[in-house]
Amino acid sequence: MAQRVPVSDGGNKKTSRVRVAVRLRPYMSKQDEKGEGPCVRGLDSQNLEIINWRNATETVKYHFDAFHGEQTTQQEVFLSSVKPILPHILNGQNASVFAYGPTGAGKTHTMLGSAEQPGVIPRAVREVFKLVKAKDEDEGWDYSIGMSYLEIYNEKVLDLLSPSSQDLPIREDKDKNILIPGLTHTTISSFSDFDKQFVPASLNRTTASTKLNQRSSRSHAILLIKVVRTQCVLPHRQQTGKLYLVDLAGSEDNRRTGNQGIRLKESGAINLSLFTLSKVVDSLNSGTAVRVPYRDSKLTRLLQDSLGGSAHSVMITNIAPEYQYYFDTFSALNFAAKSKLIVNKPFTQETVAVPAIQVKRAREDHRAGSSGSEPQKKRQKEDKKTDQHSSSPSTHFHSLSEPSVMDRLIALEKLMMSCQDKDRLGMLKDVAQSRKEIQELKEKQKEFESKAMLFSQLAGEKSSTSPESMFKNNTGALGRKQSTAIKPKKQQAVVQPLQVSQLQPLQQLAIVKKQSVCVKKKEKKLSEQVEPPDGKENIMQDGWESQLDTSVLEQSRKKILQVLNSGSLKELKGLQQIGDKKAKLILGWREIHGDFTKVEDLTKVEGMTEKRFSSFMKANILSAMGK
Ligand SMILES: Nc1ncnc2c1ncn2[C@@H]1O[C@H](COP(=O)(O)OP(=O)(O)OP(=O)(O)O)[C@@H](O)[C@H]1O
Repeated sequence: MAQRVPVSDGGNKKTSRVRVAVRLRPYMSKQDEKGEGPCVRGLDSQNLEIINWRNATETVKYHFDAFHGEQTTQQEVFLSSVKPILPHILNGQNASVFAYGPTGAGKTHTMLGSAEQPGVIPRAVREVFKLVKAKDEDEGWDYSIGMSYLEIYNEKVLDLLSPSSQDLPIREDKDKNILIPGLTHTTISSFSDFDKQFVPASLNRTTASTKLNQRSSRSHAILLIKVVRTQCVLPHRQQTGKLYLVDLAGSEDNRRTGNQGIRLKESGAINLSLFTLSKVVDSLNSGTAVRVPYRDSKLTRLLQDSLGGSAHSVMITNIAPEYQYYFDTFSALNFAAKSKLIVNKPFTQETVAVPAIQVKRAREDHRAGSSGSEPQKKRQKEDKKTDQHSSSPSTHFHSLSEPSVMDRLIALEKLMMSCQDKDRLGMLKDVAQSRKEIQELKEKQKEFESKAMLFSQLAGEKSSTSPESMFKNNTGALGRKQSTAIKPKKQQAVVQPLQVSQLQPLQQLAIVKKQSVCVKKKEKKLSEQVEPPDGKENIMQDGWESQLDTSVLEQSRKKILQVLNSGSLKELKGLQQIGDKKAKLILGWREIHGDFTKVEDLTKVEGMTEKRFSSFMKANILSAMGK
């Protein structure tokens, strides 16, 4: 078996970085029915900026290894991002080039192109032939070039050169080379030979129409070009260099694509593998991960020996400029730039001294269109606020009466965005600390609220201390809206409404226990009455659900369902009895199957037995009650 040659880098691990380029496709008016104009634009050959959704008076500036603007030609993309890595293939090293990005942002255009504007794939193959031809025979090596072409569809590896074949296995040999037994590998002697094989095979690729792209790629298409060089003289050493050229399926938001049924399932598999790819790239580029999670998807497993390690890897992130792509673009950029320099430049007065690169941008640029997309509406709202109060970017947090904590948090986040990797860890710790402080304050507030509610129930109208005033005094600390729970309709379990539309930790549901428990305590002193209830054990016994008001149960179940369906990894881990592994399994399930329709669907997740499920429900509902 031919050997792969490790890259000699003098002990410097930099070779494992994935080079990141971003390509912005031209603005298309047909993709912008509202005529809102672009929301992202290039600044120079390495930088671009996008309107910041969190505060529309700001833009976020991203820095990449390369930025290809709307006018960049196919040849320029090839010359700057791909051509430089190709000579390594002839020296027995591996490489990969992959196009990442939302559906309809130009991945296929970049990788495949058209007859008039050929993309990376035809150009790279031509170049490999050219390089081999240019090799001096006196060097004493013979070269042979071969190709394989496959797609990963719904986590199945399918041979595009032999479309009737079934799902193929991925194996690793003792030298850590990734192999696919059974995959067709054809020797090619010229570019036209390649073309003859490649063009019909491309038609076998799975594509379908979605709302966002008439001909959307539903699979990851992977072209493998293998160059084997053999020494002409004894001992006839052989070296193999592999080049993977990958046109990834689009990352997509099913709410926008309108995907259902089979499309939804495909999309789950696509998003899951792209999520794993993002983790792999992030691990490689941040250099902090102990374990790069290659094995978590077929795509990354297959690319393992050509992505990171000693391989030369380039990711071209394709983005689209129209507002309808805003969130896809924002998340694609964040994926691509996680370990890059990000600079945040506000238009209004700054509250913290941030070492920011100046980005002058006329405000009028951002005001095009009137109704429009979410970021724009937000922008208008924020602009209004800014006009009135000349506010800082933290305006939307001003309702909190602990501004020092919030300001610190915001300042840290800003600093994080403008600092280098090595500082990020420390910053993250500080942010976590600030978040903890906020959480503690929230818990204190919750405690006060529960006490106030009990107080209100027990002291009734005669009480000289109005519960409302207690709420006002104490809720001010975290800017919570005044709770309606102070006047429960029934003297039964009551769930306080949530203060914001976003996900709330379940722990913030304050529940007043049933009247039967309260009544027993009526004769006790007021101070005792607001202590944790003695009847705790009653509720903890089996049949605990029957002791709670059905509307409370229903609301708690709804909150749990909400976290299951839209919670981040961290939010899922915030649930009782959900650790890292379970949270990931839930995320994975969600990616593949879509939303949980009811909480009981959780039993479909691996390892979640009926027994575990009921214990999970009990723990979460009771913990939300503070039991
Ligand atoms: N740089 C570009 N210049 C001109 N046209 C482009 C460019 N990038 C993309 N397009 C056009 O935009 C449309 C969508 O591009 P493309 O099909 O390549 O997107 P995609 O990211 O591969 O989508 P999917 O993931 O759904 O397959 C196509 O009509 C394509 O020709």
